[in-house]
Amino acid sequence: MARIPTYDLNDGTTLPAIGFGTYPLRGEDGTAAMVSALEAGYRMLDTAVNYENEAEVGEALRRSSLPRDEVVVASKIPGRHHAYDAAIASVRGSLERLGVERTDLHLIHWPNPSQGTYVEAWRALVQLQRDGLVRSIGVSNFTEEHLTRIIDDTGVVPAVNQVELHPRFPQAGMREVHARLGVRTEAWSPMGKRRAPLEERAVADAADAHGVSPGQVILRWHVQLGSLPIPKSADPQRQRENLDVFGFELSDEEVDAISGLAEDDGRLFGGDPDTHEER
Ligand SMILES: NC(=O)C1=CN([C@@H]2O[C@H](COP(=O)(O)OP(=O)(O)OC[C@H]3O[C@@H](n4cnc5c(N)ncnc54)[C@H](OP(=O)(O)O)[C@@H]3O)[C@@H](O)[C@H]2O)C=CC1
Ligand SMILES: O=C(O)C(=O)[C@@H](O)[C@H](O)C(=O)CO
Repeated sequence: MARIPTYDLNDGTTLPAIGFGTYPLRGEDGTAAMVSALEAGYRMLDTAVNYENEAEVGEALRRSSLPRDEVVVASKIPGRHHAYDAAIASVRGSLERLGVERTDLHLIHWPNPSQGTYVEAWRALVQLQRDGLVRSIGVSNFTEEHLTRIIDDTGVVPAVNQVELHPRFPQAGMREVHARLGVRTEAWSPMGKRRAPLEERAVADAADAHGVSPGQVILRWHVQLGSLPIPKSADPQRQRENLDVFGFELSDEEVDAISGLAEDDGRLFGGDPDTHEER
């Protein structure tokens, strides 16, 4: 099985260059899909309180028989748990459902700026990291303004910001912000989900040129942008295919052509972090 390269984080730890998205995998079929992903070689599972599948993630981990320290378990605090004590309780609840003593990455799922409490959730994550209940801490769907606010408040820079990022929404601006601050860019809906541009010329031509699938081209594009994608697939064959992106390289022109698929408002469901409210 090919080893997945790793990214260094600003807290001295590492993450695999590709992770596995677990939404909306649930129940016995969901657990089976996660076990199959671990068997395929994924070493990072992305879940969240709101996915209601943390128990399945924990079960898949145990069924895989992999050593605990070989798999990155990542979860997220929902909007309704932003207050300091609620955020601490949220992480403890995740640990219980996952059946682990520590998560390896814990994120604030959305900033919900109208609530005005994401700074409290960040203070809680900083404390939980000090207490050893979470390894790395980060955020999701934060803008530059939200990042600046939590960094100014605590002096702690998130290790990761998980943002919407795919060829129709390449996030050049946020990638620059992350590079400047030392935050790793993680990409949700990395294929573009139901709007995956699998048949667009830029993707299809590169797939033909390199003898790979369109999905592999999109994930390789992420790798070359320095983005950490977390594709979801319930299909064992596509799970394996999505990991097999380290044996070819796109040219600069191919990368630019795929970035050129950007649309003015390429977001999949209009999830603008300044206005989206996630419970
Ligand atoms: N932080 C946040 O706010 C958010 C985080 N997320 C996270 O990101 C993860 C991934 O995002 P998601 O929205 O699922 O979108 P993806 O871009 O990962 O797309 C998933 C879809 O693409 C299909 N697919 C996967 N691989 C291929 C391939 N090689 N060729 C063709 N089709 C393929 C899957 O079908 P099939 O299963 O049949 O293979 C599925 O329908 C989620 O699971 C979740 O963990 C998602 C949204 C928001
Ligand atoms: O899947 C996620 O992680 C999401 O954040 C989104 O699905 C979001 O929670 C949502 O509600 C989309 O309507």
